[in-house]
Amino acid sequence: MLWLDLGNTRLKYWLTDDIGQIVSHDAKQHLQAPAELLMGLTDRFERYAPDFIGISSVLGDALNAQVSETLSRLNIPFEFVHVDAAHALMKSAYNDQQLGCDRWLQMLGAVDKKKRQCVIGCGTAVTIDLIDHAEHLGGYIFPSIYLQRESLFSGTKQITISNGTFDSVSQGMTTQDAVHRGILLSIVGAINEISRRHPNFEVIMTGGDAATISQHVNRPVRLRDDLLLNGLARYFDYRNKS
Ligand SMILES: Nc1ncnc2c1ncn2[C@@H]1O[C@H](COP(=O)(O)OP(=O)(O)O)[C@@H](O)[C@H]1O
Ligand SMILES: CC(C)(COP(=O)(O)O)[C@@H](O)C(=O)NCCC(=O)O
Ligand SMILES: [K+]
Repeated sequence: MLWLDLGNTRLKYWLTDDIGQIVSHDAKQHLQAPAELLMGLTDRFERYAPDFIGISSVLGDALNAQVSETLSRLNIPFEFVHVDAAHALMKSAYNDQQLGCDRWLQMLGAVDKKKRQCVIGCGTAVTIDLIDHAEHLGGYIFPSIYLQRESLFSGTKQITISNGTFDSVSQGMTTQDAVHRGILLSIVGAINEISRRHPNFEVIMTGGDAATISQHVNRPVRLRDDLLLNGLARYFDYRNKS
């Protein structure tokens, strides 16, 4: 199988064998041209001859149509995931016309009906979702640390910071530190507050910035980089059974 995750910044793919083991995996920035990036990967994909392609995309109809066109050349059946708020594994009261497919799949990949869970996706946007015994209670969306820095850069005259590392949440004494620490604290502080309000929820983090952010969270965090893949596998597995 070939699994694709088209996020706002990166395209992730996983090739798996018949017992579900990952045989090849990568994550690449697509610079809003995912179809062109896929074109360059087709040789690699064909070598593994997957019999199906399952896709999560939050890139919208126009880019999805371009992706479809590229994939149709492979002559391998493919399908985009559609959010199902009444799924057997997890119910959700969130507006299902709006809920991002990657957010939903990350939750589907994590959900455990015996647990209370807080699933945090740290991608281009940071999403924080609460799940109570397989019932999605809703969540929050924040701009990532990078998007926050870009918005300060473009919305102010005197903040000209466009690089530097996010490594502390203590107060800063320079613009550079104040910007990075303030931004990191806005996300870490929100996570700490949400987990304070929901003390018996297991905190699970995934996505490109999960390691950077989790270090400063004052609760045990489970880092999982397989959530979306697991959600895709569960989604198509269930759909084939019904
Ligand atoms: N300027 C930037 N804007 C957004 N993300 C950036 C930027 N620079 C680097 N990144 C990295 O891009 C990665 C995006 O993570 P990922 O989980 O793949 O997100 P998405 O699913 O939204 O594409 C993060 O690791 C982040 O650190
Ligand atoms: C919240 C997101 C932007 C996160 O995307 P990502 O950071 O993974 O690229 C995406 O899931 C999305 O576009 N969601 C639609 C809005 C919603 O979930 O309500
Ligand atoms: K993502």
